[in-house]
Amino acid sequence: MSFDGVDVVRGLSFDVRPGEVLGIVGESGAGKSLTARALLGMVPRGAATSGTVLLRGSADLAAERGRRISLVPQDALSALSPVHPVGDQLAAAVRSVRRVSRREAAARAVAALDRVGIPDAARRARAYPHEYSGGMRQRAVIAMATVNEPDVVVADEPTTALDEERREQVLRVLAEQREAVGAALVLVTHDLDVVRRHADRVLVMYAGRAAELGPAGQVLARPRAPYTAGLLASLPRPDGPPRRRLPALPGSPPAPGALGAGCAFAPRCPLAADPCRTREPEPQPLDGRLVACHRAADVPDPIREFL
Ligand SMILES: Nc1ncnc2c1ncn2[C@@H]1O[C@H](COP(=O)(O)OP(=O)(O)OP(=O)(O)O)[C@@H](O)[C@H]1O
Repeated sequence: MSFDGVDVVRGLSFDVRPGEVLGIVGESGAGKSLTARALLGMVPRGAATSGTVLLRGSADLAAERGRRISLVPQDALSALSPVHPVGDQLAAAVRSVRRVSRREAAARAVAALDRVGIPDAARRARAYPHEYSGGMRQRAVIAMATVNEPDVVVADEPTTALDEERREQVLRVLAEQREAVGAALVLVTHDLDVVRRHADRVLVMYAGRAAELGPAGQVLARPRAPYTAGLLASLPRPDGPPRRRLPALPGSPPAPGALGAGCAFAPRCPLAADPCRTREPEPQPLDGRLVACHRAADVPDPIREFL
């Protein structure tokens, strides 16, 4: 995907398997949201794209949206209409894919709200989004995204707008609903702990590309891309003070358009050597995953040595 000739997501290729949870992680600006939206065929105005997204072999994503693939966005208000009761919106979503009576659709809407833990769902179904709390709204959006039992749910930082306690609740509800309908989940987050707890596989993105892609447990236990190792080494320790920056990774990601010929991470990478500055590494299989790094074999274990 590019804007005015500047690539913001590049050379990315991955699959999402039935029923799995794929975490997409990386710093702000890595291209996570654009990738998530591309999966749904939702391309921002002004973006030029190349490449293909296939959903069980079909490239007609617009036709599948809301039916076999759905979105839980960062901001629930953007997903809900302010002028219709929440239950009516869910019922309309049901009727957009199933030929059921209004009454049946309304009953399904209430059941869906009940499943995501909205108290007194029959009454709440008649309320408007602004009458819901932030956590309730996000749960209603999860109900909306799962009510038609899609194959894939894409959640783009679904808990950003919430406080710590609500975040946990909403992630739990999302995991439960995903499991109940048997959907795969693509979970965009900048939080490696969320990946650790929820994802089967993880795609680590840096500067619009894949740095590392593989089983979440293995990647987090023994990262092979220096960028993943640096992200992990930067995680706040439970007993330490909160951190705003990534102490193990000085500097910040390059601006799109400011990329040189070499690896985009080389200027921040303690392992960078000659080829890293001249040639961008392609993802290669290593240790049960794909890693885009010339020095992948030299990433120390344990990662503490990386600090
Ligand atoms: N509509 C747009 N026009 C131009 N550039 C854009 C547009 N949307 C995103 N970008 C740029 O594309 C890059 C990737 O954006 P994206 O939102 O996918 O990042 P992200 O990894 O999701 O970050 P965040 O965690 O901050 O949401 C960023 O550098 C961003 O500035």
